[in-house]
Amino acid sequence: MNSEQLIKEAKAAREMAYVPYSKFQVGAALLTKDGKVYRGCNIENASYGMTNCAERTALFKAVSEGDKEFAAIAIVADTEGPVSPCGACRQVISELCPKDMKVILTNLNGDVKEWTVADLLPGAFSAEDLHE
Ligand SMILES: O=c1ccn([C@H]2C[C@H](O)[C@@H](CO)O2)c(=O)[nH]1
Ligand SMILES: [Zn+2]
Repeated sequence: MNSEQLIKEAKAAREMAYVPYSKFQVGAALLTKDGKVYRGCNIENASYGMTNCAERTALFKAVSEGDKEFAAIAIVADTEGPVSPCGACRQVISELCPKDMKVILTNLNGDVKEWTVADLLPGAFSAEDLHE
């Protein structure tokens, strides 16, 4: 699966967003090393802080199904430039994905920016910081 196809998956995921409060739909598509795709959308709540972002939805779906070897993630929203993942998602992506994994950020206008996990959150707090 190439970047274009993964972006298509993320756009399809975006259609499922549950966003009665922000009306801001976000979609993500996470590719596993063996070629499976997990889609994720943002899911909001009347208690706003309970909202789950699209990226984390996709990652938590995958991990909860036993998948943990990831090759790429695409994220899309209707933003001016490529969508910028929030800090919480950057931390979670950094925990669960390889540092050199491709992160494809895009929007509905077709602006695409390819990052790596390390680019997204330089100096991330990680398991190595937990010395007991
Ligand atoms: O990368 C992002 C940025 C924001 N959101 C969601 C959270 C909330 O539902 C809405 C507005 O912040 O967008 C995501 O899902 N992913
Ligand atoms: Zn987020």
